[in-house]
Amino acid sequence: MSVRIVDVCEITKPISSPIRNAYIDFTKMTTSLVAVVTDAVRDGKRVVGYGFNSNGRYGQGGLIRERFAPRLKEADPKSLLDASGNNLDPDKVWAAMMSNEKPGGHGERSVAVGTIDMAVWDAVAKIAGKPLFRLLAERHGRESNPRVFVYAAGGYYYPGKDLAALRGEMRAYLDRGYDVVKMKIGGAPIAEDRERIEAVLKEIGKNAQLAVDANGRFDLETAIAYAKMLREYPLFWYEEAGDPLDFALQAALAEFYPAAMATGENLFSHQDARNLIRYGGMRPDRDWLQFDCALSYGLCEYQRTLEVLKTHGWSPSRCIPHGGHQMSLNIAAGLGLGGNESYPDLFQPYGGFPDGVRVENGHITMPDIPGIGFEGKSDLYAEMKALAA
Ligand SMILES: O=C([O-])CC(=O)C(=O)O
Ligand SMILES: [Mg+2]
Repeated sequence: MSVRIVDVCEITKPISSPIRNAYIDFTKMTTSLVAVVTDAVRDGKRVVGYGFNSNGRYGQGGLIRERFAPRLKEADPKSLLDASGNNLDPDKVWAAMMSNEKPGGHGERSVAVGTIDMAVWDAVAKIAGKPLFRLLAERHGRESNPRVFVYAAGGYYYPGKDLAALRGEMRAYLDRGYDVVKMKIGGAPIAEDRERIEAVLKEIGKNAQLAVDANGRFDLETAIAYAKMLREYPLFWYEEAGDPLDFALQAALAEFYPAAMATGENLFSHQDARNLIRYGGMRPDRDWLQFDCALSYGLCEYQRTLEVLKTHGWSPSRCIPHGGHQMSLNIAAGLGLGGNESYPDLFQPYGGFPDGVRVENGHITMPDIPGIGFEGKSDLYAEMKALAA
């Protein structure tokens, strides 16, 4: 029984809100929702894989419709199969999408390919009848660990939001079981950001930790000024101080900031990740890498990124991806990442966990749902089913 991709559907959906980080607001933010429809049947139903891109980059309908979906539909179906002939081979599907694409320039298409790749892996795990994290662990000859660290990302700038509202937001995350929270910096003068940080630290007390995220806003001087202010506090990490591609800035910052730093959410290929590791001065004993497969060519590429990290002496446990989606939860549980981001109040219904999954002591436990687990999240699955079922 061979498997064919019979359709690739895309719809661009709003994930807008009035929030703002140091670089952009989200008033016009969108995401591409994709369905990869196969002719495989499991439990009496046609297998459809689903995917979507993370917040921060916009929907990719144009690229998907013009280049990537047609390549999959035009490919010889047999050329996309694994050795058994009974399932798709995600790497062959990836190669078909990337035919006639020159190297480099990764920002232009990595989101479109990553979104379809998510749907392909969802279909592959469903055809195999397993949760993706278990399939991944098996393929890599390792034990999966369904218990995954998650932190609560928020703390955005928002019209009219005062310190009491910021504290209330963070308190609500702790009440929901998180013990690491994240807030934005760099969108206000440094003295005001210091007050915001002190207010949050007072609110969360000693049993929780705070990470801060500058979203690539700072030049070197400002990044250093912030480093000197931030190092007075016991922060979980100092994220994306400067431009994501300014590796010299990142490397220089280590002299001023001995504690943990994080970056990588805006690097979209294993080549870019390798440059960060080679030239960015990141420290494998304390820093964190945030590459997000949904923005960076998907899990096929993310596995190459993990290989790059390995050859440079980095453990997958130093990776905590950006994006807050279930795909990265599966990669974390299957391949031993350090955890995953989550946005308890934002970007719904795309982010978050299957219904009934609770955060306890900063961790969730993955349920056993075939595929990525989207069918377990009713509000999200309703949108997916409406696209293709
Ligand atoms: O505000 C954003 O663009 C999202 C972000 O950086 C994060 O979640 O780390
Ligand atoms: Mg960030």
